[in-house]
Amino acid sequence: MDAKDMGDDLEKVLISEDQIKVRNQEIATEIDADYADKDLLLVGVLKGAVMVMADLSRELHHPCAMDWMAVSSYGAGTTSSGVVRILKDLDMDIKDRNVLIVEDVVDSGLTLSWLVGNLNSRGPASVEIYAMVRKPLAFDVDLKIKYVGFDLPNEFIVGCGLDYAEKYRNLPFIGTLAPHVYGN
Ligand SMILES: O=P(O)(O)OC[C@H]1O[C@H](OP(=O)(O)OP(=O)(O)O)[C@H](O)[C@@H]1O
Ligand code: HPA
Ligand SMILES: [Mg+2]
Repeated sequence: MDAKDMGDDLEKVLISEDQIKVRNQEIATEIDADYADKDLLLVGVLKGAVMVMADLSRELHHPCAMDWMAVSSYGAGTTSSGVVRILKDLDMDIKDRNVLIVEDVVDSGLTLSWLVGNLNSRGPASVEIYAMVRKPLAFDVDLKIKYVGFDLPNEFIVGCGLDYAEKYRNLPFIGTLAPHVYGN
């Protein structure tokens, strides 16, 4: 899927496919250096992180293992409540492993705050975060994000794993949707 398949549903492209590729290469270089003498386990948060995991991991030269978690934030409305339920747990034991959580977006930061606490309770050697996109609210929570792809303003985005009503994850860029898509 690409911009030409979107008719007038696309409002604007914020980050192009090329920009995403270059940024992933830059961050992969940092990760390769930081984990040069360590084992590395990438933990992707389903479903948003699927594309980011595929893109980032293929830019790494360091061998790494991958595992997946699915979590659900629930509460009133569309914002994360910070109360998180595990829908699918990791297959692997992360005790003494160096874990790098891979996420598409940190918005309120509540999902990741909970996840970092949960993974830290399992006795890993380290837990760090790569987020493709960070939004401004993430600064309001006590969350250290070691690798950030892009800082974007507080508007709803789709593409590269990010969905609206489960659609648009397969756009190769990050963009915004026209108001009519939301029924406005
Ligand atoms: O920082 P927060 O406000 O907690 O929001 C970020 C989380 O919300 C989205 O996932 P979602 O639960 O919508 O599921 P998905 O990955 O399957 O789209 C996104 O992929 C992050 O995991
Ligand atoms: O901007 C967003 N887009 C898609 N999913 C999201 N989950 C939190 N923020 C977003
Ligand atoms: Mg997600």
